[in-house]
Amino acid sequence: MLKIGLTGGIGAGKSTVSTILAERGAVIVDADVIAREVVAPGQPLLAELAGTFGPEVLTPAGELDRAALAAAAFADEESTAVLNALMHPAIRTRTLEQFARAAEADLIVHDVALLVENDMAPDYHLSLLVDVPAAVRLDRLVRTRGMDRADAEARIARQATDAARRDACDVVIDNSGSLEDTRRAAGALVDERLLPFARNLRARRRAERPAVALTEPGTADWTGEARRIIARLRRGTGERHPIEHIGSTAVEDLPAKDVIDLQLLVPDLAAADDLAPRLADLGFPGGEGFDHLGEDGREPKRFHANADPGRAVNLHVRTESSTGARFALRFRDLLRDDAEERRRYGALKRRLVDRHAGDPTACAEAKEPYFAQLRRRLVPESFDS
Ligand SMILES: CC(C)(COP(=O)(O)OP(=O)(O)OC[C@H]1O[C@@H](n2cnc3c(N)ncnc32)[C@H](O)[C@@H]1O)[C@@H](O)C(=O)NCCC(=O)NCCS
Ligand SMILES: Nc1ncnc2c1ncn2[C@@H]1O[C@H](COP(=O)(O)OP(=O)(O)OP(=O)(O)O)[C@@H](O)[C@H]1O
Repeated sequence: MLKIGLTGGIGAGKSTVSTILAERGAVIVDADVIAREVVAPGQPLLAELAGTFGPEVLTPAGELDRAALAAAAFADEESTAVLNALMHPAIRTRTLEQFARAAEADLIVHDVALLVENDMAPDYHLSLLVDVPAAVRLDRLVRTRGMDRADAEARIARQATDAARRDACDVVIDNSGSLEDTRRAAGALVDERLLPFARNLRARRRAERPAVALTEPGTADWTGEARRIIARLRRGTGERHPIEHIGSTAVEDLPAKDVIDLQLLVPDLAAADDLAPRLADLGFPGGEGFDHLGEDGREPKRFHANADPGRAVNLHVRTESSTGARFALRFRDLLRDDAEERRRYGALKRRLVDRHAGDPTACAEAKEPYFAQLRRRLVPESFDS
């Protein structure tokens, strides 16, 4: 089951996008709907809300007066925190039940306004942001939905900023233009990325990779993408393993294949093998791999690559004591610190990609002499004996 987190500030168009995803077969778990269910008449939470915020948050019939609760709860930060502390545990329990019930679905979308506020983005295979600047959202809420301006402003002030949401989410759907544009973008996202990703995940299969080509530096936010993917992998593996961004995409000002390389460290290969099914569940099916250690041998590691056709990631699972692990970090740091080495390596990459376009194996082999001399320089201890 591919788990997607969908978020956006109030009035961004989450419902609009989740409807498009549902039309293409996604199961939707809607946090706002769950938030209504847990305060239905007879639920213990209703009495707790009245006890905390006063009897005026109930109607004469004993139901929740939503406008009265909103006025009390969004008045200041402390009140919103009190509301959240009361409601979020009940919402969480019911959400887990709904996820469990949908276990057989290929694609499940969790529509949740407070995904960034509650640091939930790393819980999903992918997080989607419906992005509209706060000023436009406010205007839409007041004009098309007839919402009270002060209420809308108060909720916006209690939520994350637009910049914080962009920083936390993997994919941005811009809904500041026409609904037609948003429908097209969301439809293409499902057809070209989410559904193939879900199929790959189920089959524990890697996504196909495009032919070798170099991306010039500054055209992609590799640092931000790596940070989000590392957070997801760390959380998904119990925060137990160091994970670092390595390779050319971890170095500013260097052309690179548009593949993010990550290194996850384990105490030994048995631990790597124990971790493999979990990594596959997270969208990183695995296999065998070796690091070339020069003339005198090769060092085993485990190699995982991801199932998402929209973002290529290699995950090198290496043992903490391995030469390969040390080399990866020292090589990255050398390139970060030494502009001359960076220039030399960039020029070599450009030459080899031109010469071996379409043949990644030949390209990697042609780089070997360069790497052989670097290994002697960067991990000399592994050659002493
Ligand atoms: C205060 C309540 C009764 C007001 O009800 P109302 O019908 O006016 O709003 P509704 O529930 O449809 O929410 C609309 C939007 O308000 C915003 N919002 C709701 N709760 C919060 C909150 N605690 N903090 C910030 N924004 C919120 C979200 O953008 C949400 O999509 C209701 O919002 C509520 O119970 N909120 C607490 C539960 C919650 O945190 N829900 C957010 C998703 S987990
Ligand atoms: N591209 C658009 N152009 C104009 N209006 C839009 C657009 N997308 C959504 N709207 C309108 O903006 C309002 C908010 O949209 P929607 O209800 O989908 O947002 P939401 O994020 O689900 O809201 P909430 O945060 O309240 O749950 C609605 O009135 C909707 O019709």
